[in-house]
Amino acid sequence: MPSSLLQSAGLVLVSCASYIIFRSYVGRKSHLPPGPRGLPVVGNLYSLPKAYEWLVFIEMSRKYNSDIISLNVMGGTIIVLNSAASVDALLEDKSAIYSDRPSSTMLNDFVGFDWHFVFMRYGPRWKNHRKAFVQQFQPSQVLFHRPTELDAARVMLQRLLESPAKFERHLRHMTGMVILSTAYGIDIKPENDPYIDISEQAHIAISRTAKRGAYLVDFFPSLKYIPEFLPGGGFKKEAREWNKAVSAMVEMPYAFVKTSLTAGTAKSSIASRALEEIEGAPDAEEQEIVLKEILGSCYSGGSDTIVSALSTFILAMTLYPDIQKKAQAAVDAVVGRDRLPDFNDNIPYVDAVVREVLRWRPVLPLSIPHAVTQDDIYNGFHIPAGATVLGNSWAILHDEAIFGPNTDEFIPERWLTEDGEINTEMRNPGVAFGFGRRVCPGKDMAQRSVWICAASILAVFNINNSVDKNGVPIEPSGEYTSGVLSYPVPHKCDIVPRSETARAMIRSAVHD
Ligand code: HEM
Repeated sequence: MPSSLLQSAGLVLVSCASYIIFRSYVGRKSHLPPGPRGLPVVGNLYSLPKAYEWLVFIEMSRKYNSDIISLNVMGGTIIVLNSAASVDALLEDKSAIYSDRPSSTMLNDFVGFDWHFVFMRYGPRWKNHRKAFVQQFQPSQVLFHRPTELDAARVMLQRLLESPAKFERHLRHMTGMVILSTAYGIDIKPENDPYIDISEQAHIAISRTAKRGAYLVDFFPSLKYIPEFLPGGGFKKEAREWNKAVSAMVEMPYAFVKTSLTAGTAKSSIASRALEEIEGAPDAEEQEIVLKEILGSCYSGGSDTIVSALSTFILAMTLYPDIQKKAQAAVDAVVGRDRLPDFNDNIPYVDAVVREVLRWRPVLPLSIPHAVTQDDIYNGFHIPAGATVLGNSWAILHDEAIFGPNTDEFIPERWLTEDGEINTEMRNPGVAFGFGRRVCPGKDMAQRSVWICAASILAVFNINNSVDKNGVPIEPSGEYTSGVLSYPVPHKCDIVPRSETARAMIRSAVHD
């Protein structure tokens, strides 16, 4: 091996070791929130919870009798906020200093997600992207989005009628249709759509690389100089493979809009309308880059999250048949039995079901990690600048002092007054969408899509337990996957039309 290579590898190792020793020394001196004792140098690296971290963190809070706990991983501090009080005091009230993201060398620099503003560091570039995104999703734009959302819900009903056992695939198709059509004017294919396939591959890259502790290069960015063929450099090869899907995810649909605009075949979409406005502006080139990147972020941020929420809806309706009946009665009372629901229908019980879906099994139980940019103090505890800060949405959404008893049960009534209206005095399930300046900018669209799909399914289908060959009902386990994004473990259920009228309505509904 050439001596220059040996020298640079040695330099990297020495700088890593000094960094760890320095950080552990500084960490010991400050009065951090309580947490499990770590090993010298690596801290809690090997004792970080491997699964369902949100539940383990709640246990830690009980053990240390503190709503805020801390862990140390390779000298870096992780702060976990397990109560509404701590989240409100820091992530909401001090959002100006708690809105950064932890640096992620693997995800951003190697896998290539640096265009994704979910992962962008807080600063002018993020602000630019966020502003452009919010403009496209403000209330005045809703009228552009609703027809597609309604169409997609109705196509989903048709697909459920044709092949109910594949309901998860139909939910994915529905969200793909909403987002790709709204953002780019793309009509997706019924099966094997190339845009959806690419997004699925890119999301595998997120789930493998976004987890803190998965790659050493996230703790020691200087490891990025290790050549790929040396031990420890293998992450570069993995990243290169994922990078193809990640860059196709942002480039492919955008290229489609540009081509169809030139050909005069483009459908109205966020992209087509924005490109018309940008044309001729002195900074058109910069604006176009931002546009391309926010559309990619929308596509990536919106698809899996809505699929997870709707899968929870199907699971809850299977596990709680009495609630399903009440929800159907509420839909029938407003809509009747001879048409499908639309956005003008006011059905508070369905609103309550959607809130309960988001609360009962939050899609991102630990939200997305924030980072703090300045030293801070909370309840006498030191929070060091640069610490990763996790808001435990699950802990808040399951807090019985806020949401009433039996928070592990699916009870839509907790959201309603005695008159059956939404109780506006209750804290809403907003923490399911994150915190402060980084709160999900797609939350209105998400809630609308989940609402119209839930109301439409309730109007025309019964969701029952499947039965085995002896006719014995198979109750779903109710288990969830662990990870940044959590889904119900795939389960079986029978989705059957409520009547022949319902069947006929579904068949004739699309594009009516
Ligand atoms: C049920 C569906 C959804 C849930 C539960 C959800 C939840 C979240 C959460 C928890 C965050 C992190 C907030 C934080 O850091 O504090 C987030 C961020 C984000 N979401 Fe959503 N989301 C959903 C749907 C959508 C949709 C439909 C879109 C796009 C149209 C979208 C786009 C984004 C973007 C771009 C961010 C990054 C914001 C930033 O970093 O400034 N999300 N979402």
